[in-house]
Amino acid sequence: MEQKILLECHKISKDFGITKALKEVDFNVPAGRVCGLVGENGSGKSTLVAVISGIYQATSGAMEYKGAPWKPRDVMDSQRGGISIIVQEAGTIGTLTVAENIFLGQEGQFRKGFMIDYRKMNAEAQKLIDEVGIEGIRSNMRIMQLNLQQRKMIEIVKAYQYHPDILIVDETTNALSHRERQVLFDLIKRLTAEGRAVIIISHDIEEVMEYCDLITVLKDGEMVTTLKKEDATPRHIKELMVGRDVEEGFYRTDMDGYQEKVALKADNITTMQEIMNLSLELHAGEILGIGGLSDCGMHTLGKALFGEEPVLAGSVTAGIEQTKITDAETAVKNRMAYMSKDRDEESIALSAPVFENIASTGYEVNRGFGFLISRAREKKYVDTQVKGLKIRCYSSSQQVSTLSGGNKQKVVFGKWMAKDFDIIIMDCPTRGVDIGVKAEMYNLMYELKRAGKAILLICEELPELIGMSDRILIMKQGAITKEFLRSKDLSEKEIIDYMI
Ligand SMILES: Nc1ncnc2c1ncn2[C@@H]1O[C@H](COP(=O)(O)OP(=O)(O)OP(=O)(O)O)[C@@H](O)[C@H]1O
Repeated sequence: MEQKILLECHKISKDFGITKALKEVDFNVPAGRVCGLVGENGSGKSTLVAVISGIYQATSGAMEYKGAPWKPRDVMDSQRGGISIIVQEAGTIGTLTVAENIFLGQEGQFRKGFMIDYRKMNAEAQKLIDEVGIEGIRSNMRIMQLNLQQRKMIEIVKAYQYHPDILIVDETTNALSHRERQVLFDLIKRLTAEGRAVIIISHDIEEVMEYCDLITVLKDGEMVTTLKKEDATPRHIKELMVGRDVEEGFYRTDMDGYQEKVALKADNITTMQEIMNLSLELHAGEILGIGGLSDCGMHTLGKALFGEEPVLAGSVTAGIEQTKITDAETAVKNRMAYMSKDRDEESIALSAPVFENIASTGYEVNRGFGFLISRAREKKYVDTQVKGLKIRCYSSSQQVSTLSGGNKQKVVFGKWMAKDFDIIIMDCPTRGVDIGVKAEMYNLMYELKRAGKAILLICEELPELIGMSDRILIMKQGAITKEFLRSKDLSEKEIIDYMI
C-alpha cells in the first residue's frame, strides 16, 4: 500500500563557496517508513539532512512537509515543527549533566520563580532515558563521566524528547556498540509503527538493507536513484554509490604469520576503570585484533597502552629495549602512534586546516637545516596522504571542521600513515568511511604489517576483525576471555559467545 508522503524535497541545491554539495536533489519521505541515505564520503548526505532540519538553508529548491511549505529557520524551529536530527558530530556538553544536556535551551519549562527545579528536570530526563530503553545512565550524571557511545545515546534521547514525526539519524550507529544499536533500532521500529518516519545515514550497507524500506543513493551531490528494499542488493547499492562494480570481500586473504619479536607488552595491567590484570603481547609484523562489546574496556586498553590512561598496577613496555610507557610523550619517543575512536575530541584539530593536521606528525622528518621546516618536504608529506586517501577538500588549506565526516576520518588516518612508526594502536580506524576508502585503508594496514610494523586493531565490527587480524583477543569486563588465531573458518557466531 502506498504511504502518505510526509516530506517532499524538490530540486534542493546547496553551495558552500565553490563547493556544490547538493545539486537539484529530489527526495521524498513517506509516513511509517525508514528511508536510508547512502553514498560515498562527501556525496552530500549530511548536507541534505542539514537542510531538512534547519541547520543550513538551501541555496535553491523547496520543501513541503505535511502539505505545507517547509523552511525551518534553525534546528529548534525544525524540532518544534516535528523534524528532529541526531547529528554526526558530538552534540553534548561535557561539563553539564545528562538532564541539562537533554533540555538545553528548554530549561524554561522547569522554572520555579527565579530558580530552575532541577529535581523535576532530572525526573523528566530519567523518564525519557527509560522510555528510549537505555540502561546504566542516570540523568544527574555529568556528560564527561560518560564514554563516546553513552554520549551518543543521550543525543538520541535529546532528539526523541520532541516525539518527532521525522527522526533523522546521521551516522550514529558507527559510534554505538551492538547492544546500543539494538536500543536505537527498537526505538525506530516503535516510531514507524506509530506512522512516523526515520531517515538513516549509514555506511553499513548490510545494516541499511536490514532496517530501511527505501534506499536513496547520492553521488557527487546528485540523487542517483531511490530503490525499494526488495529491489536492492548490497552489491548493486555499492555499485551505484561508487559508479563501478565493487568487489566483495576486500580484506587480506593471506595466512602469513608474524615475527617472534615482541614490539609492545602489557604485563598484568590494571587501570582506574575497566581494565583488571590484563596481559598481552603484540609482535612485529602482527595485526592483533581486540574485540568485545563497547563497555568491555577495549577503548580504555588502547589509551592505557599509549600512556593516555594511568596504569595503576602492572606495566606497559615497548620497543627493542622494552622501555616502560608511562605517558604519551614516552610512547611517541618509542615510535608509537595512536588513533583514538573519539575523532573530533581527541584525534584532530577541527579549527585547523587539513595541511596543519597532517603536517603535525612530521615536524621531525620535514626539518631542513637547523630547526627550519622544509616547506617542499612538508608539502610532499601532506600531498601524498591527501591524494592517496582521496581526501575530498578544495585544497589542503580547507578547515577540517568543514569536511564531511568520512573525510575527517581520512585526515586522522593520513596524519598517522605519513609518520614513520613501529607500533600503532588503531581504535575503530575505518569508522564512517565509505567502502572504497575502507578497502584502501585495509590495503595500507596490510602493507604496514608486511613492513614489520605492529598493529593493535581495536574494532567493533567482527567481519573487519576476522578479515584483518593475525590473532584476535576478545575482552569482557576488562579482561581477555578468549584468543582466536587467524583462520578461514572462524565465524562471527563463535566469537560472539565470548563477548556476551
Ligand atoms: N560548512 C561547510 N563549509 C564548506 N564545505 C562544506 C561544509 N559542509 C559540508 N561541506 C562540503 O560539502 C560536501 C558534502 O559534505 P557532506 O558532509 O554532506 O557529505 P556526506 O555525504 O555526509 O559525507 P560523509 O559520508 O563523509 O559523512 C563535502 O565536500 C564537504 O566538504
